[in-house]
Amino acid sequence: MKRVAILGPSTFSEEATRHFLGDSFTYVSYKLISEVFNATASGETDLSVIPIENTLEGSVHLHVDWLVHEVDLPIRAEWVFPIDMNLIGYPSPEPATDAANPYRHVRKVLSHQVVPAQCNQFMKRYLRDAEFEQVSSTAEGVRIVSTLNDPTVVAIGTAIASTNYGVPMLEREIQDHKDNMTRFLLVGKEAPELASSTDMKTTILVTLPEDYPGALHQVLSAFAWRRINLSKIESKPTKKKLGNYYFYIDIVGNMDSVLLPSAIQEIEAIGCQVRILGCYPSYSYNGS
Ligand SMILES: O=C(O)C(=O)Cc1ccccc1
Repeated sequence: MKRVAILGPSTFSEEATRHFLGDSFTYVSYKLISEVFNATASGETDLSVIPIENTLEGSVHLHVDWLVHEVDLPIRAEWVFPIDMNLIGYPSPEPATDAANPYRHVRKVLSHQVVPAQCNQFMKRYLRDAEFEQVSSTAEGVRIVSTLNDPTVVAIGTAIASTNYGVPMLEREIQDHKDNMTRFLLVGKEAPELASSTDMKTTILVTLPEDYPGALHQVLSAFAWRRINLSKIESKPTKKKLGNYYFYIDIVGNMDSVLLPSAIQEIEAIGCQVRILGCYPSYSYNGS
């Protein structure tokens, strides 16, 4: 069985991956996202799962940076999964001092860095005086809370982490929007066997030539006149020189088609550097 590295255990990554890949893979949990990437880069695992983007927060920049700068692992699949955030901790033994806010006593909230933006309204209303402390995963926050037995320290994480670490669920679904979706990427040196999908995507990185006015316009028009749909374009610093950017572009379509390779050739002809991060099936959540 192929081995898949995930941030875990008991994380949103694990929930989302089990839903999409099922039991035909062996899951190996790592505490840090750098370890998740390195596991596959070093050959310890065949594939890695990376949370890459969220409805409310946008791209997880740290993870995009790793994918682009630190490893050479092609994207093999993507899927979108709904994320329900839960408040997890020990209830206060004291009666609440503020009838309108049962969490007034909370001093510290532990979770993954992408979580506060997804629970902004709840946190503003109930946890305004609490300090947020970033930990390596939502499950790590719940684990730490389980070791403290202190009602003033809570975590935001998965229902399964609450069960597995034996820390009570205080409040379910505290995310701002019911449709809080996260996009996950599966990366690895070899393409795994997956269910076929009618939706294919290609992700490329484009670096523009410095002395070519209107280069971005030319890049976009190479796609536009061929009626190739782009689902995302984001500029990111090259990290080599201040003010130098590359573009991270998600394209709807497959490299097998004639149109896409010819668009890429046209972009290269004006002096752009193009790196293909992957051409892969895209799966959307069907609610089951
Ligand atoms: O920490 C986790 O549970 C993760 O898998 C990362 C994450 C955090 C929040 C939303 C989606 C993924």
